[in-house]
Amino acid sequence: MYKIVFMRHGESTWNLANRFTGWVDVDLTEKGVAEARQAGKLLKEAGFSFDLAYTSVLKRAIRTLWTTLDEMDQMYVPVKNDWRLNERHYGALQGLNKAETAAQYGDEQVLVWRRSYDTPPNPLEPSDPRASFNDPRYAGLAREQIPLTECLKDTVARVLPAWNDSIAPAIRAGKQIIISAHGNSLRALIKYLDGISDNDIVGLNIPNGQPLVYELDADLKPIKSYYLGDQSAIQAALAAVANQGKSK
Ligand SMILES: O=C(O)[C@@H](CO)OP(=O)(O)O
Repeated sequence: MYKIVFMRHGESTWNLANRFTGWVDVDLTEKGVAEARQAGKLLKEAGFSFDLAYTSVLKRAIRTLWTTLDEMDQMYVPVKNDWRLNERHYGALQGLNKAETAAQYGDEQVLVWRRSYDTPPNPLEPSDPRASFNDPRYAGLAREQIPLTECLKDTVARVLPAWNDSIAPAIRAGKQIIISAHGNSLRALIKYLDGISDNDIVGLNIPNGQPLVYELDADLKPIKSYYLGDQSAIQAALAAVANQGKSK
């Protein structure tokens, strides 16, 4: 049996401001840092010890990982930063307030943009300064690999190669792994691992900064999964994420 830990980053400044974030590189709030520390405490108490860590190239996930590993006194753990674990690109919605967008376009439309499998928000214009073409962290990528918007299906299409080429072989080699990533890049991975349908994925939300343990069989199929920590607080946090896209 293998075990892997997934974690969404702690609260970011744009989670607090309730703005669509995507590939915008915002930092953690103080609460987000505290969530990452608490995650480290829980993981330490549960006896976790890691050989390898994965994260995205966005600082909210990177700092969450550093803070969690620091709390565990495991900052020596090698870290692989992989752009394919980035948050789903939110296109032209990036920067807009979610509740205001729902007031303007309706809760249903915002739910489609946030959670549907295959409807992307409108793309950024290629000439938009928010496009990532000139960002040095993506310098090794072909232009067509750099999104201007994504639906979850697009995110699955880039996250799965990271799982298949890099993460899954490391698990099979016996590495104890933690992945610090984002709400929608983790939804993409969980959809694949748990075989969740395109319709049912709409109802899956991931709370900030809570370690999610997956136990996997020899074929890397999930045996069970569970969040560490206070289960009622986790349920409340899940409902809060779902409600962020409502006008009231
Ligand atoms: O804004 C974002 O990039 C994501 C994650 O914070 O939000 P949502 O939960 O609306 O997909």
